[in-house]
Amino acid sequence: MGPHPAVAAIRLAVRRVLHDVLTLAPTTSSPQGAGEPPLVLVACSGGADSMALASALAFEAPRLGVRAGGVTVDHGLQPGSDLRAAEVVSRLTALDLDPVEAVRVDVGREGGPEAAAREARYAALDAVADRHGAAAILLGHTRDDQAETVLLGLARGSGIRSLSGMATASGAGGRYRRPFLGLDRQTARKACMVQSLPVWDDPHNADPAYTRSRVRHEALPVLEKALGKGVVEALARTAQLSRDDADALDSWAAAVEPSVRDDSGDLEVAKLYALPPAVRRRVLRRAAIAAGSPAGSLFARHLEEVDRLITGWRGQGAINLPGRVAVRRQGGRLVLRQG
Ligand SMILES: Nc1ncnc2c1ncn2[C@@H]1O[C@H](COP(=O)(O)OP(=O)(O)OP(=O)(O)O)[C@@H](O)[C@H]1O
Repeated sequence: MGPHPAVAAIRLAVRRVLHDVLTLAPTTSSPQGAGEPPLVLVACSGGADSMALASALAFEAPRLGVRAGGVTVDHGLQPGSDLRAAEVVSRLTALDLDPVEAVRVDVGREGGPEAAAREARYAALDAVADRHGAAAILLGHTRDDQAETVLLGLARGSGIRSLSGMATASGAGGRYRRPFLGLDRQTARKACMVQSLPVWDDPHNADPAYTRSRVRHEALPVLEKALGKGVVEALARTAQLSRDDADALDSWAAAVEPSVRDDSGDLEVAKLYALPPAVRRRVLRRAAIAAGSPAGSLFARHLEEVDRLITGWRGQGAINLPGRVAVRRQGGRLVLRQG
C-alpha cells in the first residue's frame, strides 16, 4: 500500500523542488562542503505546515542524493520560546535531518511586530544558509497563506505587484523555496496527523492583534461563506496571474526607460506622457530608485503624485520622495535629484 494521499502530495511537492535544486546546483560550490551533494534546509517553526515540510524533505532528500538539514528561529517573544526551539530541534533531529540548529534573534520594532519578526527571521535564515553553504531553504507557506497575502495586498490598494503574493522562489539567487504554495493547509495538517508528527500551534496565528490572523480567522471565512469554498483557490490563482502581468509590465518599463531619458539623464515629459499609465508609473519608480529612493519606502501614492507632474501639470513645486529625492518639472523635463 502506498502512502496516505496527503503524505504522497507533500512528498511530490518537495520532490519537484529538489529536482529543480539539483538541476541548478548538482554539487555544492561554496567552500563549505565543496563538491559534496547540495544541502537543502527546512525552515521550521514547529507548526504543522513546516513539520510536514520537514518530514517530506527527510523522506525525499536521501532518495535523490541531497543532504537535508533544518533550522528553527527563536524570536524570543514569549517566555519559554528557547525550550520550544530546543524541542523543535529534537523533532527535526528525530527525522534524521543533519545539520539541525536553533538560532536566537533579537526582534526590533520597525514596521510593526509582524514585519520586525519577519525581518529578523530572514536575516537569521540567510546567515545559517551562508554558514552551511546551503543551496536552498524551504518554507512551509501554503495556498491558504497565499490567499491571505493576496487579500492583504488588495486591501493595501497598491497594484498588481502586491496582489502577486509570494513567489515559489525568492531571495538571493532564488534560495527560498515554497514547495507547498499549491497545497492547501488541510493537506499539510493531515500529513502530520497520519504520520503522528507532533506539531506546535503558534498562539500568534490565532491572536486577533495580528492582521494576518484576523484575515485567516475572520475575513476569509466570511468570504468563503458569501462566495463559496473556491475563493481560496481563486485568490491563489489571482496571485499567479498578477505575478505574470506585473513581471511583463516591469520588463516593458525596463526596456523603455533609457529611451525616455535625455542626454543628461533627465526624463522627457512628452515621452512619459505617451506611455500607458501602468508603464509610466513603473518608469517613474525605476527613476526614483536610481536617484536614491529606497524601494521599500516608495509607495503608490508617491508615484501618483509624481505622475501628476506629467498628467496634471499646474505649476506644482518639487515632490519630495523617501531618501531625500526631490522631483521637479523643469520645462519639458522631470529632474530627480538627491540632496
Ligand atoms: N520560528 C521559525 N523558525 C523557522 N522557520 C519559520 C519560523 N516561523 C516561520 N517559519 C517559516 O516560515 C513559514 C511561514 O510561517 P508562518 O508563521 O507565516 O506560517 P504558518 O502557516 O504558521 O506555518 P507553520 O504551520 O509551519 O508554522 C513556515 O512554514 C516556516 O517555513
